[in-house]
Formats: sequence, structure tokens, C-alpha cells
Amino acid sequence: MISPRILRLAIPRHARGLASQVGNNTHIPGVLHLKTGQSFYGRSFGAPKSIWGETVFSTSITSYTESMTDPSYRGQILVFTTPLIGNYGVPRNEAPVDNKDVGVVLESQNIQCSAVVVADVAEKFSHYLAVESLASWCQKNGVPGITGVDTRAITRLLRDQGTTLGRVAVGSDASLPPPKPEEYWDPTTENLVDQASTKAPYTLNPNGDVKIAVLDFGAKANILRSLVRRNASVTVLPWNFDFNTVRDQYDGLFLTNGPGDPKHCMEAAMNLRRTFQEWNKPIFGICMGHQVIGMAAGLEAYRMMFGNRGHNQPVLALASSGSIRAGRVYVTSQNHQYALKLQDPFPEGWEPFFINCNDSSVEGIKSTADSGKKIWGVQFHPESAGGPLDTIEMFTDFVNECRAMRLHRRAETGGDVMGAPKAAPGMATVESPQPISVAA
Ligand SMILES: NC(=O)CC[C@H](N)C(=O)O
Repeated sequence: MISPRILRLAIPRHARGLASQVGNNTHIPGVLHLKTGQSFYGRSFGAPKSIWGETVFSTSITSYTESMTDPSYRGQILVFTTPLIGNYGVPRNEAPVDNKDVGVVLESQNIQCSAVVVADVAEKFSHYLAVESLASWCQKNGVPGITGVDTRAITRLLRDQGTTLGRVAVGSDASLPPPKPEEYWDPTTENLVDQASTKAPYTLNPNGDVKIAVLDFGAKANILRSLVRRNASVTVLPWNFDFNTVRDQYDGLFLTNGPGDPKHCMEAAMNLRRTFQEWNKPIFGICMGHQVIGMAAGLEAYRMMFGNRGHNQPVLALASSGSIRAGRVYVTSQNHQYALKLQDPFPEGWEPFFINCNDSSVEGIKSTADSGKKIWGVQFHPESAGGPLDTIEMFTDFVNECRAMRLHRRAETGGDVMGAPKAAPGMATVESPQPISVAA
């Protein structure tokens, strides 16, 4: 028989000693109440705290750390359909400080969802980058978790009745009677984008060879990383900043993902409508950014029944553009509750770009070839993190279009258009408040 000592030596050094951290409150009771009257009793892990939220499910098998730090999950109680969550722990959420990073390894600095619900939280974890357990990370972030509940039953309910308001009650709160329906807090009544967006403009990779402005609705770090990796200088603006006041300094505009109901972003859509009319450079939007582009184009956004959350959503391309080929199916990462209505006819100058193969919802729109514009929006996340990289080259397409625009302008003006963006009146640009660096 192999001795425990030999067995221990067989474990690589980086994995030793990592496998025993769990929260110290795994036997505190925890319950998930749904506004529709059902309750699921289990055990608490993470922060021993009760919260309200919107209960949603994700079918992702991996990357719980990326999902939980995605600002689009703000206000939501995230139920994982994958039974075992936490098995590879949590990495140190700091990126090396040099000139090309967004300062974090995950999607933002902190956990963004309100709570997590899992069938079976891993009490042991192992990964060469892991520094702590899911339970201890949740505890530090003040985020409660529930384990030991039937997440299949919760998911079937949410599929049938739609995304439902919920309450996570922990400790002595778990033995209280369920809340009355009118007591539930609905996060979508709040402008969550305003909470998630940067408050002041800042620039990443200022010496990049193409200048892109980003309207920040609650950006995932990998979106910024994906632009910086393609050597763009990225100036991140608050979601309601009127880009029209600074647009001449930029070669392209990007609109990010973000939490909550897109109708709270009408102000941004109205500013963007003017940009469409008066500016001909490339514009690209993802998820919330795509919904804002659609609203600016005259399409309507609606609330889906249970949304799409996971890394296995197939979308069919209806048109070719850049690296995308019409007729091809791409597997995508998604996290959304709202979508653009497929209307017939589409507004003039616009066409559907992608459609979801499961539920036929609109997955992308684009300006038509004869519109003279270069505007794309996609409901899914080409930057993945985590998820398939099938559509990652859409970032290359966008940055190259911006670059081509810049070179064209240079040829036209016969001069240098490479200078750093200048601040508009009243716009205090902060140069890289976060450390920046990017792995290749
Ligand atoms: N990931 C996102 O940008 C989500 C957009 C919007 N909050 C929705 O749920 O549809």
C-alpha cells in the first residue's frame, strides 16, 4: 500500500496545501425563497448575510469566477446548473502592472452578483493559480451562498415561470416565514448601469496606434483587454457621457455590456442616434451595448422569459462581415435577460446579423452595406471569458476597421492624426487610474 507521505509527495508542490480551505460557516442554515411561493432549504457558505435579488440560472460548466465578477450579474442571485462549483478555487485577482492590462485577472475587482446557489459547493479545491476557496472568497466579498439544494428543481421552475424575484435568508433569518410577495426588491427598477459604470473617463494603453472610445455600461475587463491586446488606446467614458462632444478625437466607438433593464440607458441611445447621423466611423456594441445600438436605430428591447446565460449558446450568422461567414453557426457565451425585437421590416439601413438557434431571438444587428456606415451589435460575448472563442476575431475586425479609418484620414489630411485624445471642455481625463498590462 502507498503511504500517505508518498502520496503527498506525488502531488505537485503548487497544489499542496491548497485543498483544505472552506468557509467556517458551512453548517449555518440558508434558504432561497422565490416570490412565486417556493422555498429551497440548504446550508449557507460565504457571507452569513441575507439579501434580495432576481433569481437567474446559468448553464456554464466552468468559469464561475468570471461569471461572478461580471458586472452584468449585479442584483442577481445566480443559480449554477452545474452541480459541483468551486472545485478549482479562486485565483489572485491581480494582473501584472505594466502598460497593457486592466488590472485584474477576472472580469472586475469584486464579486458582482448578489448571491450564488449551488447543488454542491466543493469543500476541496485544486488549481495551480488558486489562492482561496469559493467560500472564503464569498465571505471576504460579503456575498452569501447556499449549497445542498436541488438546483435542477430551481432551474425547471425558472424555465417554466421565468426569472423570479428571490430572497436568500441565512442563519436565524432562515427560520423566519417566507416574505410576502410585496416585500420582494426588484433590482431592475434601479439604474444599475449608473452604479456599475466608471464615474470619470480614463485611458488604457495611451500609446496604442488607434484611438477607441468606450461607453462603459459596466464593462467586463476582458472586453477592454481584447481591445488593448490589439494595440488600441482605449478611453473609457461614463455610460451617459455625450460622445458627440469628443468624437473627432477617436477612430471608433465601442459600447460595453451592463446590468439591468436597457430602458434605463435611453439617454445614451439618444446621444448615439446623433452619432449615427453625424459620424461615419466604426461602432461596435456587445450585449447591453448592442441593445443600446438597437434602441438608437429604432428597434425595441423586450424582457425575455428566462434569458440566456451560459457558454454554449449557438447562433447562426445571417450575413457575412469581416471574419464572420453567413450560414455558419458559432457557439457563444451569453448573459442577458433582454433582447431586441425582430421586427419586419427592419429600420432602414439596418439588417439582422445573427439569430439564436435555440429560441430565434435576435443575436446581432448591423448597418447594411449600402448605408455607408460600419456599425455592429451582438447580443453574445465574443470576448468569451469564460467560454468559446468562436467569434473573438470580431475584435480584430473592429480594431482593423478603426485603423483603416485612421490611415484613410491621415492620407486625406496629409498630417499626423496619432496624437493623444484631447479632453473636451468639462471632461477630466484620468490617465490609466488602474494598472494596465495584457498577456499576449
Ligand atoms: N451582459 C449584458 O450586457 C446584459 C444586458 C442586459 N442587462 C440584459 O440582461 O439583457
